[in-house]
Amino acid sequence: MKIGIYGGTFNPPHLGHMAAAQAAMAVLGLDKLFFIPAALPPHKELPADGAGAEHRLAMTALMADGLGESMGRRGDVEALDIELRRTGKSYTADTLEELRRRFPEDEFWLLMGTDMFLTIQNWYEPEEIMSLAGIAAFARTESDSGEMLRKQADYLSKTYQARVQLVELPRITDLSSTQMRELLEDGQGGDRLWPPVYGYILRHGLYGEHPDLKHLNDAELRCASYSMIRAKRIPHVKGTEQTAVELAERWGADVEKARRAAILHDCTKYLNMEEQLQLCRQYGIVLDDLEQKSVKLLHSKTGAAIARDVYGAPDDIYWAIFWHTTGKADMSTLEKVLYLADYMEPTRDFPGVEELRELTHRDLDAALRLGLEMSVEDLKERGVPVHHNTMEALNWILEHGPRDPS
Ligand SMILES: Nc1ncnc2c1ncn2[C@@H]1O[C@H](COP(=O)(O)OP(=O)(O)OP(=O)(O)O)[C@@H](O)[C@H]1O
Ligand SMILES: O=C(O)c1ccc[n+]([C@@H]2O[C@H](COP(=O)([O-])O)[C@@H](O)[C@H]2O)c1
Repeated sequence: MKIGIYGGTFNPPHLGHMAAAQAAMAVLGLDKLFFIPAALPPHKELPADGAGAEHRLAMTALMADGLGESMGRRGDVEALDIELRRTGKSYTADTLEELRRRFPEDEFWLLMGTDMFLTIQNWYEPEEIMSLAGIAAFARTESDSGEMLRKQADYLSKTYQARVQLVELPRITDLSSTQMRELLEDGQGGDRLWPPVYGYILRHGLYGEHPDLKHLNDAELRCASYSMIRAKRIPHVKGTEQTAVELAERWGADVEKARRAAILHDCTKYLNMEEQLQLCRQYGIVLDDLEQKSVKLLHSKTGAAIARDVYGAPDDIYWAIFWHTTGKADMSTLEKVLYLADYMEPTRDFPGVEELRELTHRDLDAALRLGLEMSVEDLKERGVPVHHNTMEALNWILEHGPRDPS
């Protein structure tokens, strides 16, 4: 296996890191790529206005997840915490030795930009580094000449018998973490970060960003929400937003509320059972027997609580999110809109979804009835217990809604 190792302070990780990593992964034909945030960079002071190591690791993990997903390489790109678990300076030689023990048979490539490439001979134990890994270098700015890089490649090959590969980037992203911190301090630069990384910065008030989370604009709210979930779920959340807006326009619900409910509806989806139960205790959410055993039924309730408590969602958004998984008897239009948007947004693909989509434009209650019937049937087929709120939603619509969904 060919493994790329991309170390950095990642304070914060930005689109320059992401673009270079993507190109290197393709050019070198890497099977895996590890981003490794340094705990204590050996060669530079950590800035006083920077983020702590755990935050840098969390942001790097969001970037890694996003890069793997956007390249169609889910699981092949990871952030490793090995330097955070060591004390003292984060020497690359030590990291490579540890990785060699973990991956005795594999081929390592150390990825770096011009600044690091031109100084690697001054690092701790350069012979060891270059015996353990090939060096893949890329330009950081347009002024980094190919001639300069080639000269250094020759020098390293002659002096250390290094294997060096110069990676031509399709487009140079002239950006540094230092510039990013300055931009963020001025309330700018969010567009030069992978959106979940920017959302993480907003949520944690890093780099002088202290937004009022209860009054984020739609773009900021998206970033904050995406920073709480895995990248693979983002297309679903985007699809739900788009569909919820269309349905709200069609059926006269508040469009902006439908949008914000959709953006936040799955924000706690990736919390585990213990974390879900902790939030339920914190927010006084009472669970029935089925809910206490079924983690899938909890994210709608905890998501609603976070939407209200952290992001200032009003009651109608709270309830739309609260009921989006099970439904309930006598739902409001906004609740129906989110329930159906989540069920049949464009990335959903199951038998009957086209019929359901078509029906949502003709008759919202008929679509709700069909959606509930399909959902109950699917749960029964898979042997999953159906929550009583779903049965009550279906019975209510059978009693009060259209007789025939066709
Ligand atoms: N825009 C970029 N394009 C290509 N490579 C980059 C870019 N920015 C950083 N790198 C490379 O990424 C690695 C890690 O860099 P680091 O996390 O320190 O970010 P940085 O932007 O260089 O930060 P700083 O502003 O503190 O120097 C280094 O090898 C660096 O050369
Ligand atoms: O090991 C060394 O002596 C050494 C000296 C300078 C830089 N490095 C590594 O190079 C990577 C890029 O550094 P930085 O601080 O520019 O992000 C990071 O993983 C550092 O630990 C390593």
